[in-house]
Amino acid sequence: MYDNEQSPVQPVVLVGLDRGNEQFEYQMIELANLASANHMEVSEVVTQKLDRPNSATYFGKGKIEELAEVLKVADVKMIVANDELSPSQIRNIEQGTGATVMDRTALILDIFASRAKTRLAKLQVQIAQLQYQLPRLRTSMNIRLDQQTGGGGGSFTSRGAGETKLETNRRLIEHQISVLRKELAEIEADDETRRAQRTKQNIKNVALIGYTNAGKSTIMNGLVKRFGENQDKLVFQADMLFATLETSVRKLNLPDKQSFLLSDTVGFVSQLPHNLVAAFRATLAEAAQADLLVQVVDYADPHYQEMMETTQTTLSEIGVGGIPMITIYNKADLRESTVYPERTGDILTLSAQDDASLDLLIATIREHIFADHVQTTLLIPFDQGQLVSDLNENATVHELTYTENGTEMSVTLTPAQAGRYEQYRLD
Ligand SMILES: Nc1nc2c(ncn2[C@@H]2O[C@H](COP(=O)(O)OP(=O)(O)OP(=O)(O)O)[C@@H](O)[C@H]2O)c(=O)[nH]1
Ligand SMILES: [Mg+2]
Repeated sequence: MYDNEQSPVQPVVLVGLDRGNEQFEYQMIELANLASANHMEVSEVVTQKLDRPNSATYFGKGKIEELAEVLKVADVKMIVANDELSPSQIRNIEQGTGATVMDRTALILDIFASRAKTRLAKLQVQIAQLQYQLPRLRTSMNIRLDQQTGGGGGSFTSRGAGETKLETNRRLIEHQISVLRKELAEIEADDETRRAQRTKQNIKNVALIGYTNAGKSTIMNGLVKRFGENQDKLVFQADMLFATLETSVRKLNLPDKQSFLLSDTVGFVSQLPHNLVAAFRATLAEAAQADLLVQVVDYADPHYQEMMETTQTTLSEIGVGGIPMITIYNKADLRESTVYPERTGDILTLSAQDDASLDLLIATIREHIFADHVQTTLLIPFDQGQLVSDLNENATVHELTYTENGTEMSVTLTPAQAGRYEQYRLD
């Protein structure tokens, strides 16, 4: 995992509680990946088997002393914890070790913040960050709110008589959250209008979903280059966690004039922070509007099964259910002796970088979303010439013959077209 931005690498010690959960080992690997995505280098990993976290110190007391020793020997000043910690747990570990503590939630928020490019993504991350800060404010903190986000600075400086600095800070943050939420609501309303327009067009929506870095954006770009209405409108793809933080929708026109909308969106990771899920609800919920989900899996990653479980959990957390799904075992080119492209029912093994693979994907998508299309033969009288040109432009015409009685056309129609042309059907 690498990142193009050149910034100093921070050495860290990872800590995690093993509560006998099957996914623990994978979560610690995931945590290490998240840390390296955030310019951190893992010096040591310290874990403890405990049924539940110590409410005051997360680890047991003896383990904190051991951790302090590990930090000292490795000369590391920062700890990254695998769980979301309470404010007092953070404070107590910091006091017990002399190092700074960042929990899993703060780490993910930091990565999202560094990746956010659009106004929408930036707003969503800022709201989640401020909400995370709110219960963690300390008396000693000097709050510096980002002037760009509005709400801070001059517009909010009043301080009630007797109000402590902590209360002032809390009010400042609450005020800023409400200002940001208002702006977010406006952008979301615009997006909702656009989505409603798309639905009205009666065109099918297909959404790429899955674990971060699985290859969703690469598949999107592969299909846009071949079938995109605008073939230059590519999305950002990169070997990094959370390369994509917004939803992009592209219209794909297939050679036989069928078309559909494809959307690419933010990837998943296990234990996505609640604040983040709430703030990104609109972006994540794009999948909820889809007619078909395409789950992209990094088949070259030894932990791909855990990643699929994470995807399932995240989908139910964001309320996406009951939508038909195709599963893609992607990056098959990186696996030894794996045959691709290959299809077994709704499971495809393929490589996003291979044309034959994209053909197989399109054929599979097509079967799903055009299943309600009607194959029929029409006889269009000669005095209805405009219907022939309408069909030539908007439907899939397989064969066209001129007969004594009119133009005979073998076609595939959408349900709406089938309704309109009912009276001309020969079968
Ligand atoms: N070899 C190989 N590399 C691939 C394939 N698909 C994607 N990649 C690479 O995997 C990395 C991640 O791809 P993206 O398309 O950005 O992944 P994503 O799922 O959109 O990731 P996020 O936006 O972070 O959630 C990039 O470096 C791609 O070039 C594949 O089939 N084969
Ligand atoms: Mg992406």
